[in-house]
Amino acid sequence: MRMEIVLGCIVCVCVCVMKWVVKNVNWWLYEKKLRIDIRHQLPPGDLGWPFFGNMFSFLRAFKSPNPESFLANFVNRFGRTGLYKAHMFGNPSIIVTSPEACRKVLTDDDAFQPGWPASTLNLMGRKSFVNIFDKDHKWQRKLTAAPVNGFEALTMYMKYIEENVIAALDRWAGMARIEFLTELRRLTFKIIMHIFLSSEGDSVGEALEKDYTLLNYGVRAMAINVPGFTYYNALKARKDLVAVLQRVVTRRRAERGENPTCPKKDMMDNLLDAADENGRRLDDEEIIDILVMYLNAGHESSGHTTMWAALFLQQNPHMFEKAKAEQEETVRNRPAGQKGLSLKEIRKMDYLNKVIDETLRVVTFSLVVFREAKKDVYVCGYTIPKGWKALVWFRSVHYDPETWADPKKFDPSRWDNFTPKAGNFMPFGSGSRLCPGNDLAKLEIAIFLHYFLLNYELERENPASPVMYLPHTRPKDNCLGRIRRVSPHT
Ligand code: HEM
Repeated sequence: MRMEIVLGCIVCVCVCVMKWVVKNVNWWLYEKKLRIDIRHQLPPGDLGWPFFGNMFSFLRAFKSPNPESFLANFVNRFGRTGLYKAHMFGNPSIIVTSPEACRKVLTDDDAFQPGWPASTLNLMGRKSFVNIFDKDHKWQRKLTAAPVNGFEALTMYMKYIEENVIAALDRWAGMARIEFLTELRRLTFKIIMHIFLSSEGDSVGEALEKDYTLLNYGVRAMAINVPGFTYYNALKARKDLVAVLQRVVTRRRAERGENPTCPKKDMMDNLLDAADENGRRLDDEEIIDILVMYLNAGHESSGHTTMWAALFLQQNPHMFEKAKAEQEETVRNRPAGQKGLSLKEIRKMDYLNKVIDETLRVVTFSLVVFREAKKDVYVCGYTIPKGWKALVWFRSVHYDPETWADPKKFDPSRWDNFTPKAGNFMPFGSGSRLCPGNDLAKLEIAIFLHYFLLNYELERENPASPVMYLPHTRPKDNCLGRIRRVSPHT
């Protein structure tokens, strides 16, 4: 009997020692290497388990109904310090949660550069914006951002967006049931395809659209490149996308080679002809990676956000009625002879713009973005060591109870006479990487809501369908239901 007790004690001590050793592997690997003064200035936190780091607790929280529990765990253990050390997506990281620290990281290009995990680079492309810096980034951004934003560009795309929204709603109303989110993603994909590859036929669009769904699921998955895993399927989808886009680039180069003066039809032609101040041109890989990234960024985000805006309104009848009344008034005040919406009208829609901002806040489509410290940087009382990742956690900024009372509640009226301080509302990021599609996205959402509110209603099949948070916030059933026409076209 005494022997058994002694053995039991030895096993217990061994297990405790083993656990202690395993829990400290990441400390030995990453923290011990740092200069002692830097080590003492690290924020509080926990580097988690070897190899997996804190990914199990991240995935557990984001696969539960309460994703906030992931950061709440840090706050409960270490206090509301705004920065926490962790080991995420394969790297030693500092999770940055306070608005002030997030803004500092995003706007200090001398100290930080993009630091996306290798899995994201593999999916988006090593020559896409997620992995280019400084002069190259500035040049390629200038080339691509102006044609998707600004008054002139938006006016040019407005008609196309409007026609397609009207046609899509009309078609859905004739269908017994639809996955509202899936259809909206198709619609926003058609729009971004029009901007980048308008002269390609629908078949190219359809081939690409299916692969994008798979690609996107891989973005926040564990990077396990084994058949059957999400990341493996996403990599395969990228290969297919690249093959389709390579065929397009090769054909267009040949066409433009034969006839160099033929007019540019879309962004692809702009990219093929572009040269920087030294005459450098983009190679095939650069053009393909720009397209892979833009076509992805340019439809998933607006598709999801549009669905949530419509859904939040549908779930709150008094808000729906208020938003609808504003749209009816817009139509009533329209000058005789004007057909369809104008940008001026959209800018005047006070309530609708609050609905859109509130949706962007509550949904926070980009929950986190990744940077890497180029040197040891002092941020809000702590040091982020050179080479470590800084994870700018937008979700915590948009759910900070000090700025947003009852933060989980969808409440457009919180925007009445309220302008958040810089850094407290950043759905499109900040600094040199600010989303170039921000105005286009808001325009798409506003045009959709205008026609939806005036003429339609959404009837969900499973109103209690659980919400998934990865890769992006969505109802598990993709918002299955019916679009019902309630009045003729206006
Ligand atoms: C509701 C819609 C959208 C949301 C919430 C959103 C959000 C964001 C955020 C937060 C970033 C910053 C990433 C970072 O700091 O690393 C970003 C970057 C980017 N977005 Fe968007 N976006 C939206 C729509 C669009 C659209 C419609 C386009 C295409 C026209 C687009 C293209 C891009 C690109 C290319 C970047 C990378 C910019 C760079 O690295 O310089 N986005 N977006």
